[in-house]
Amino acid sequence: QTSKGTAFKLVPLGVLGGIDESNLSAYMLAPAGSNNYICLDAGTLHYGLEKAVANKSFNVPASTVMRQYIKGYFISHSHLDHIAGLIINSPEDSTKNIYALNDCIETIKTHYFTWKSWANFADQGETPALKKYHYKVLEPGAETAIENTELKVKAFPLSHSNLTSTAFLVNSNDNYLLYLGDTGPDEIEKSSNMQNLWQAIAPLVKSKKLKAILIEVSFPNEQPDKTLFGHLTPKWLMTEMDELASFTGTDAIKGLNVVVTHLKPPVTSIGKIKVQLKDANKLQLNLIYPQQGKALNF
Ligand SMILES: Nc1ncnc2c1ncn2[C@@H]1O[C@@H]2COP(=O)(O)O[C@H]2[C@H]1O
Repeated sequence: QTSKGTAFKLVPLGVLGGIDESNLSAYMLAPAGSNNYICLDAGTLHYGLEKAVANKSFNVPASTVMRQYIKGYFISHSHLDHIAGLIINSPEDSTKNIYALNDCIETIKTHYFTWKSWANFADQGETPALKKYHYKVLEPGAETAIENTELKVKAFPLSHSNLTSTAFLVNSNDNYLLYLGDTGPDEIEKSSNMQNLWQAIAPLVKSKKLKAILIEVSFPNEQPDKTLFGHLTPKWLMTEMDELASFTGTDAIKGLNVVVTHLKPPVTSIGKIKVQLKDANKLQLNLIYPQQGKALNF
């Protein structure tokens, strides 16, 4: 893809769910032509940054990308596969904000940046607080301007089994990208969070201002509903996309960029997910499988 006429540059630092700790959810996002990135989840940082530099997604060293290009972290929920990279890399990082819904900030404060789990690099919680990171609690539905970037972000709650997870709607000069953290389908989660999200973004799909959706598909269809643990399968993703289409009409959703995240190993499962999604793609979504370190332009 070229960067011409595009609104966003997305650099995946980690793309999978599950057990491979070198490749867990983390996506750098900036307006096209800018080096002012946010990082959506931070499961894997170091290894992903090294790969991104090797792939020429950046032309400065990995440590410079982390310290100078990443202006803030957006953590969808507190599971380790979405935040371990931030914690592990914190001794080498620069001062910046951590943005999340209140529940998630509280867990980071009381479980991770504590003096028994690690060092408290944040500005609240156990003393002494080293004050490298500033917690910024997001209010659901309120658009927040992100310091040191040209971006604004609105958070929406998602239901992920026992946890509240988060979708981040990123606004760059009236172009939008939607990132979803882990989520189960409304029907299984007994929730209306997905429906509310689809309703909120439908006008942006219709007006073609929404450039891409990043959404998880963790398991193939063979995974029983009772062991989804708050995740989607190809079948359930398409159920949710049908729900979105009920608000936009099927014409507007055709060709929408859908970046499929959080596929869980083993590779046989990942292969099945891809085949099942292709077979179920009646809406003609543009399904994209991100690769660690390889930039995507939207
Ligand atoms: N009730 C459960 N029984 C077994 N494993 C679980 C249960 N709930 C969560 N998990 C696992 O814990 C993991 C946490 O991250 P994930 O949600 O990606 O995937 C989850 C499952 O692999």
